[in-house]
Amino acid sequence: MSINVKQLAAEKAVEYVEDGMKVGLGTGSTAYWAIRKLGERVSEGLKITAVATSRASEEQARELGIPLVAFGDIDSLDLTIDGADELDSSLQLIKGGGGALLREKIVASNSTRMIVIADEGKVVSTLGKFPLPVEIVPFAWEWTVAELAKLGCQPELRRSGEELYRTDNGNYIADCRFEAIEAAPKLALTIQNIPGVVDHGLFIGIAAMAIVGKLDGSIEIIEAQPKN
Ligand SMILES: O=C(CO)[C@H](O)[C@H](O)COP(=O)(O)O
Repeated sequence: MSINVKQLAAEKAVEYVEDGMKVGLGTGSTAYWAIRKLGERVSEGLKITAVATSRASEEQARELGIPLVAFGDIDSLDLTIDGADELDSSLQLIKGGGGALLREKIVASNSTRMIVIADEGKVVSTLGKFPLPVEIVPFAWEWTVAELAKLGCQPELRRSGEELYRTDNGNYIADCRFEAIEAAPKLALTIQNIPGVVDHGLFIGIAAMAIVGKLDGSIEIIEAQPKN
């Protein structure tokens, strides 16, 4: 029987959830397993409130009876559990493959702790093989995409069938193929400064811990180094 490494990592992360916590629910096929496990624990009596990072996660949580609140109804969150498309040993992440990067970044940045859950294939020595998702406003998108291309990537506007993909916020996503991102913090600032960019999928200095599920059934924990 093959091991579901996403489930392995996700269920380990849910062990960090305690009674009374306000929990951020990530988005994607790994976060799905965390939300499922949380639902199970809620049905067994765990008392939490949660904020979802996408309509899909909100719907899943609602079906499982996880009490949801709007982000505006709370000051901050205790813990966010979310997946990633790539992560390195310094816990720099690429996120947004599922298109939810903006809400994910807002929720994770307002959490005391963010735990990333991933399978071992997501761990890389240098970020960038996975095209970096950048959320941009529809107005003047052609110009914004051209500005992104000047940074040395090949941006491609994400599609959903015949249509251009729209995020839950009504924006477009430009998937930017860099191949190798050597200085992620600098690139993050440069992209953020382009008018038309809403946010990007580089998460720098946000995650506190990664739980990585491995095919041999083991789990690797990567912890962020304390800041000086
Ligand atoms: O950032 C995300 C969604 O915007 C996801 O966390 C990321 O794409 C990983 O997804 P999956 O767990 O399905 O591989």
